[in-house]
Amino acid sequence: MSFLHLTAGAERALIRIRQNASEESAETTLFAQLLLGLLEDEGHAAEILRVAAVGEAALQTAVPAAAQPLVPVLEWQRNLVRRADQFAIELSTDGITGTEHLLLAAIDLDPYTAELLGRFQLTKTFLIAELSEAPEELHVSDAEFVQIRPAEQGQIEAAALARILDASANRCREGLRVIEDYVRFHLDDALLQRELKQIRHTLTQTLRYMGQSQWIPSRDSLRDVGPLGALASERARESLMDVLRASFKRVEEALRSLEEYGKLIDAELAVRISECRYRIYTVEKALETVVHNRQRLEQCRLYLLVTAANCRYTPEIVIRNTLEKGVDVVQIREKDMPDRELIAYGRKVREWTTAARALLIINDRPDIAAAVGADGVHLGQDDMDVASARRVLGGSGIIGVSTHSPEQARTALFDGADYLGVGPVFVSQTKEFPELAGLDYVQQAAVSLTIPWFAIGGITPDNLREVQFAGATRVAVSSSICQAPDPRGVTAEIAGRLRSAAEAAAMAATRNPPQ
Ligand SMILES: Cc1ncc(COP(=O)(O)OP(=O)(O)O)c(N)n1
Ligand SMILES: Cc1nc(C(=O)O)sc1CCOP(=O)(O)O
Ligand SMILES: [Mg+2]
Repeated sequence: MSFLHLTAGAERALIRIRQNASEESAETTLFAQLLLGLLEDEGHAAEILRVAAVGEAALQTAVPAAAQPLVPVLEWQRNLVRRADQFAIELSTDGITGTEHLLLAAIDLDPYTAELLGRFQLTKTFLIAELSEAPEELHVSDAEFVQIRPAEQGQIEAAALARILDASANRCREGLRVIEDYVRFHLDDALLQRELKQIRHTLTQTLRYMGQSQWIPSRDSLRDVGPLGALASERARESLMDVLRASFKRVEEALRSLEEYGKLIDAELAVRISECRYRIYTVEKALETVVHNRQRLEQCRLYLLVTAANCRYTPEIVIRNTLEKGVDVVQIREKDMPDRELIAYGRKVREWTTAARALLIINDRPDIAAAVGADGVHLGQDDMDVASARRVLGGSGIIGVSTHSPEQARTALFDGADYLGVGPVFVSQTKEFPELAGLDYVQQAAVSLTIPWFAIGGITPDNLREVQFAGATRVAVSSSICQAPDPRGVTAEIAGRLRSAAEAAAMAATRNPPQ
């Protein structure tokens, strides 16, 4: 996410805090450090603080004398970014999260910050008003603004048309709102949120140009049989996904209606509606895949890459033993194995992973993944692209992509990757790299990505703590397990530490639930 929607200034502010803080800090100290960092930087927040005459001296007073309980820095930062993201999505037209949104989130989350900045008239209400940007106008001239002309169409037909359009516009708006709520509160996916917001804006503008304000007088809810005539199937919903699917159908039908009846008003505007409908289909498809694969990857923390030539024991011994001790994903990474041998081996690993309820991923080859019934494929920057792999693998296959920089992560996300490899973090015994992405890249991923990602490259029990402190909650490992004299022991140690950290984070999240 940060790669998609944090400005460089906002990213710098967050990374600076992580570099200076220990694993746990008093919350108010963190907010005070944030404000000082924002003031020092050249960003929008610094400008706001300077205009309001908030100086460094005033910010130093933000730390109260009373002792404060310590909070995990990583969790604190995630909450801050989530809140800032929401402000960016709601207030700005591009949805990019800047230092100004971090400032607003700090005021919203921390009473001390709110009180301190309130003394300078920097309140939440003031900043929201200050930062709200009007949505972009569609490029439609006033001359194109459409009027329903009763004289030409006949009074009765014009009123009926207005009622149909009005009802469809309302259905569409309501359905979109339900979908947006799911994406915001359940998926927490800023990319999809922004796409939905943009569709909503395009639609609002198009309907305005179609003469929406003239439809309302024709509204006659009592005569509209829709609400009373709703079928039982319309009323019963069994899961969030059920609600989501029904809302997509509702929006798509409403858009279809707007498009068809809209042709009676203006053919070009009807084309814009049909474009919105196609964008909704794309979001629907993306959401189905994201939800399905996210569920499958959600609980996966330890990912093992197995190359037979790099294993101290046979792959069977390594895989079966480590599956027992906490490996959640096995990747078969064989570069030179003949296809038939690879397929036979893949099918055996499929059986072992299925029995252990673990995922099986094939490196580089979507065709082999499909042939052995693997859960997915892993692709590097020089391998097949995500869209082509999805064609080979089918819609629900998991696709992972190796990334070595924020730019590559951004591209992989837009391409539709289900998870990312984030590395190389350290020097690897398995593969040589021209340069390391290092812990900096792990930190950037930690404050920004909401899809699952695995830190990778030279990770061992000895350096795991550093990787976790940089924000990784999932790791992918090869040599430190495959070459170990005791692969079971190393697996148990890494898996246990990842599990403990996840449990601690879950506890912290229940104490401080996202809003
Ligand atoms: C989980 C995971 N992350 C990264 C990689 C590396 O993929 P790639 O860059 O394509 O290199 P090879 O593994 O194919 O040599 C990976 N395999 N798994
Ligand atoms: C194959 C590979 N790709 C990486 C990346 O950063 O993309 S790191 C890596 C090697 C992972 O093995 P080990 O745990 O032995 O270092
Ligand atoms: Mg590869």
